Amino acid sequence: MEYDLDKRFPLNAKDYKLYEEVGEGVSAIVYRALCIPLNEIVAIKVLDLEKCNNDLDGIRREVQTMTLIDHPNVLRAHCSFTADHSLWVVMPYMAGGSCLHIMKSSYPEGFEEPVIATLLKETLKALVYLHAHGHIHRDVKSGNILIDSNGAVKVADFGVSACMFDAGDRQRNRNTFVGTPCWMAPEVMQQLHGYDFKADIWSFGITALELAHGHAPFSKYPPMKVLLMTLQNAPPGLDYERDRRFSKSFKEMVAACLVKDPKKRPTSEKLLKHHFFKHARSYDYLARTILDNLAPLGERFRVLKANEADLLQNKALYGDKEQLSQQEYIRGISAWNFNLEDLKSQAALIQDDDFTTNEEDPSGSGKQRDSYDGVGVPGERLSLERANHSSAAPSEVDGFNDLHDLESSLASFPIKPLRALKGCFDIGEDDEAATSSGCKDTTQLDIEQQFLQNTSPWALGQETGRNESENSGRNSSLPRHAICEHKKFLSGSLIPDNAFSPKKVIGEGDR
Ligand SMILES: Nc1ncnc2c1ncn2[C@@H]1O[C@H](COP(=O)(O)OP(=O)(O)OP(=O)(O)O)[C@@H](O)[C@H]1O
Repeated sequence: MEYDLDKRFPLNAKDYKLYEEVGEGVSAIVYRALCIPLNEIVAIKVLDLEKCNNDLDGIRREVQTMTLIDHPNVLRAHCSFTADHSLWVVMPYMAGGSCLHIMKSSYPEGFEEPVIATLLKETLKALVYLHAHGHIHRDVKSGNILIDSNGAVKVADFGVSACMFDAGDRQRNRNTFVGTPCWMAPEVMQQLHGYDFKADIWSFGITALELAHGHAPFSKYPPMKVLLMTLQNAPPGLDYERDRRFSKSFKEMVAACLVKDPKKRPTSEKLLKHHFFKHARSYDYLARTILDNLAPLGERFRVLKANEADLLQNKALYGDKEQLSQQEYIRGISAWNFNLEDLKSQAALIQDDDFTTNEEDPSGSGKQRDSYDGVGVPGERLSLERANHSSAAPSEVDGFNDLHDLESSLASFPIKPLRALKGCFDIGEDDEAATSSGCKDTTQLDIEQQFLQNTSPWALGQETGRNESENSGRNSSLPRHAICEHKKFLSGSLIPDNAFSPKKVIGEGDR
């Protein structure tokens, strides 16, 4: 048994001594700490309940999931309790930190294949367990794969996990838009038929690419572009010159996960039998290879934070909004940019070269894969799925699916995701109806676009430092609670705090 059930972790903050910060999430800070009575080093995630916008259901479920699960590859909480205005979740300390942090500090170009196979196999074992117990993780990414000092791998962060056996409200939440865009499966974005545990398999495939390259595909782009590219382009893969170092079995495993049709993706159990995982090694191999010579976690985290601050400063100086996306990527989280004008101006800034040299954008390189053919040698794929597009042939000039024609791209963008996005901002069906009735002459798309423009971080003037009055006209059409929600998103999360109980979050007072 991995956990000593007799060991009782105290439920009082006084019994813990907080040391340095080792991680930061949307509404939580993670500390290395000492459990004084047990003389044991632990990690404590301190969630600011005030920042959580009353999403106590979601938090309660995360903690519940974290304490009930029992698998060596899933991070289990020792205990949790409230202290002042925060919730403390006491967990085993994972001294290696997340794979994302390890890559950012020591392997910016990604890991070697045996390391990747080992990390992915352990992660997949966790997914097999979670899926067998009815859980969809919904946020599989290298930032949520943690390693302890012995090289043991555990999947963390159940903040957005969902239970497939839930009915009613929570079942409806599986039709909600959660996750982090680069890792998000197309069906989660599309919101047409809901989604199931196969969404985790897509994110797992993206995580494989992330571990291979040091970053997820499209990570340099703002979330809205990521969304469009994921929906319109062929799935990313290990198809390029730089990927020659990887084995055929690795490429096939990734291709099997990154099939747009979820039905054609393997289950986690079946995937675990893929011959790629035969290359996996033991824990101590990870400890010897990637953990050796690493600075202590707190120190690495401090350096990453300093880099992040530099990026932000550059962004302020040069107004480069793509850097925001980069900065969010460093933190392992993401935010949204829905401003069409802004996206267009970004598109205009991108040189044609960006596309011809961007290996992650199959349409730009002219190298394309058939998104529906499932497993196979990627080089054999010929056609690019341009699902929402005209029949115009792709050209190098038009970059990733005609960014200069982004508006028309958005016009053909399925309406449902936009509705789902409204859900993220607490606009329920009632509110939607109210909005529509107030603009009877406006087309649905106009409403969507108006909404998107109004909710842009830059439209809100938050990031640019524009004064409030400059934006007040534009903001006035936006419900106040939506503005508040959006501001919170700027702190970095796509995942709405109300992801699990969308309507509850709006208190009567707020209305
Ligand atoms: N048990 C742990 N030991 C060591 N580091 C940890 C531990 N738990 C979390 N961390 C670090 O803290 C970071 C943030 O934690 P976590 O992901 O749980 O917060 P979050 O608010 O749910 O984040 P997000 O939703 O943005 O991914 C992790 O990416 C990881 O680097």
